[in-house]
Amino acid sequence: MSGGDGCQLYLITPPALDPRAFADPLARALDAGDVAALQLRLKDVDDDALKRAIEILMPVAQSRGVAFLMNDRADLAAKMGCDGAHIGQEDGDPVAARKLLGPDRTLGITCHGSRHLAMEAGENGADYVAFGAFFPTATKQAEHSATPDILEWWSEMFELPSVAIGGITAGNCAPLVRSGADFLAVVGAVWNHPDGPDAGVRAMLEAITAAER
Ligand SMILES: Cc1ncc(COP(=O)(O)OP(=O)(O)O)c(N)n1
Ligand SMILES: Cc1nc(C(=O)O)sc1CCOP(=O)(O)O
Ligand SMILES: [Mg+2]
Repeated sequence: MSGGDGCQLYLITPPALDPRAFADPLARALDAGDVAALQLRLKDVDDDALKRAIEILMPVAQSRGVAFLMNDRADLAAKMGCDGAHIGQEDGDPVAARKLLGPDRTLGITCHGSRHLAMEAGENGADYVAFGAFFPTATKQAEHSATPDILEWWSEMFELPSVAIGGITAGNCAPLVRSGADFLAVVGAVWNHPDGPDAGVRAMLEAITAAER
């Protein structure tokens, strides 16, 4: 996963899903437009269920050229052949995660709204740094917040891509795009879109394109 010229869409799965039932809506969402990455984010699920979800959903993403990242678990990402892992500040040592993933898989690290955490993440081998939450989110209890100036500062200072996350929608994403976010990570904007996930992907991509004009 590398930052390109423009801002790209990074999709995260809904908090709860049945992998077999979810494969079809996922395929339709990914076929609706250019999605750079999909993160499997399931909480309070045992390893067997996570492995089953990976086995079913990873081919849906990878067959479409969409990078498949595992939330929280660099060990499982490496074992199962995922394209990478996203870890937070409470998810273990990033250096150990990088060791598990090897040099070629993507490692993303949550940095909240902290310049210090972002620079530390870069030094510890992150392939991208994630800032958030930028807006109120119903997807999780977000305990940290970020403002667009951190995206601007980061993109001026460093080459490493940045991800913006937290309550992002087609209606509010323009300042993040204009501040230099390389990726916008979303859950609700796509999976809770009133016209379906495919409409959610299209709306996000149209909003990103409009903000870049
Ligand atoms: C792209 C991206 N950014 C941030 C997060 C949040 O990670 P974390 O702080 O570990 O919180 P949980 O997702 O584990 O609840 C993320 N998952 N993805
Ligand atoms: C998983 C996650 N991490 C966040 C952070 O701030 O680190 S906000 C968030 C939820 C993102 O979902 P939605 O797009 O529905 O707001
Ligand atoms: Mg985590």
